[in-house]
Amino acid sequence: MADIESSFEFSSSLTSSSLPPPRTRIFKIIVIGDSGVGKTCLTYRFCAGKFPDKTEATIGVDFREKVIEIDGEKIKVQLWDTAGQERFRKSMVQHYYRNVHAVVFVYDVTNAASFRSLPAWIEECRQHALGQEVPRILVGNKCDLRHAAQVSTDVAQQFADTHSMPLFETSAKNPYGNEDGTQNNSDHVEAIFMTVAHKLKSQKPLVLSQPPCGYGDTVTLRRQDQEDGGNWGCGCWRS
Ligand SMILES: Nc1nc2c(ncn2[C@@H]2O[C@H](COP(=O)(O)OP(=O)(O)OP(=O)(O)O)[C@@H](O)[C@H]2O)c(=O)[nH]1
Ligand SMILES: [Mg+2]
Repeated sequence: MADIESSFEFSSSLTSSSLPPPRTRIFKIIVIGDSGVGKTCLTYRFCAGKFPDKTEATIGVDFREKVIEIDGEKIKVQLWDTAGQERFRKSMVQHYYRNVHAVVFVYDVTNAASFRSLPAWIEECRQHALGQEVPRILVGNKCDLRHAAQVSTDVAQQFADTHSMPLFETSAKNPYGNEDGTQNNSDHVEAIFMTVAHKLKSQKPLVLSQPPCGYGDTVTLRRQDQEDGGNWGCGCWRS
């Protein structure tokens, strides 16, 4: 199984520092969709800046993180690259949806079945009580294979509009060109995730505070509003 524990260790190690409390905001963004649509490649492209040499079906979840700067503030984007295959995800599903800040739905523009699966992925979010306040975006991947496209932009846009999501079409492999050398005008992967981060930043999201509110070495995430006297609950990252 992918190492969910290492993420917790990472969080925990932050507490052992004697430095003043970090104020880094962390955004948890889950990336979901059918197996093979390119979730691993997209998250890798954003965090490592390139297309991976080789991928295998994700088992459970893989974490990728990137620190970005928006308006002078450093923000940690934590991408949860989930497994598309049912057998590799079933024991993990409840972890995916805990304390999620945004959801990225991915389909493969060359695979109509992956587009037809989207309502099922949306339903899974609903079943895990994901509120409407959690931003969602729709990403059509593999635009470098435009000649093999099975899902038109029009149809995808209609679906996105129906579900109040912005649509991005992109390629994790080749953001600017098609295999035949022509341009594909797709959105750049980096720009897509930055757009999500901008949206989250403007929503007063969770902040990492230290020490946490009475949980020993627990790292606790609190809403910015809480410190402003708001009524948000205290969501613990680890207990
Ligand atoms: N041409 C092209 N191939 C891509 C692109 N993105 C991913 N692929 C290929 O699609 C296959 C599946 O990619 P993954 O990123 O492993 O797919 P996944 O959604 O993570 O699959 P699961 O982990 O099983 O859920 C791999 O062979 C990738 O090389 C893309 O933008 N263009
Ligand atoms: Mg994967």
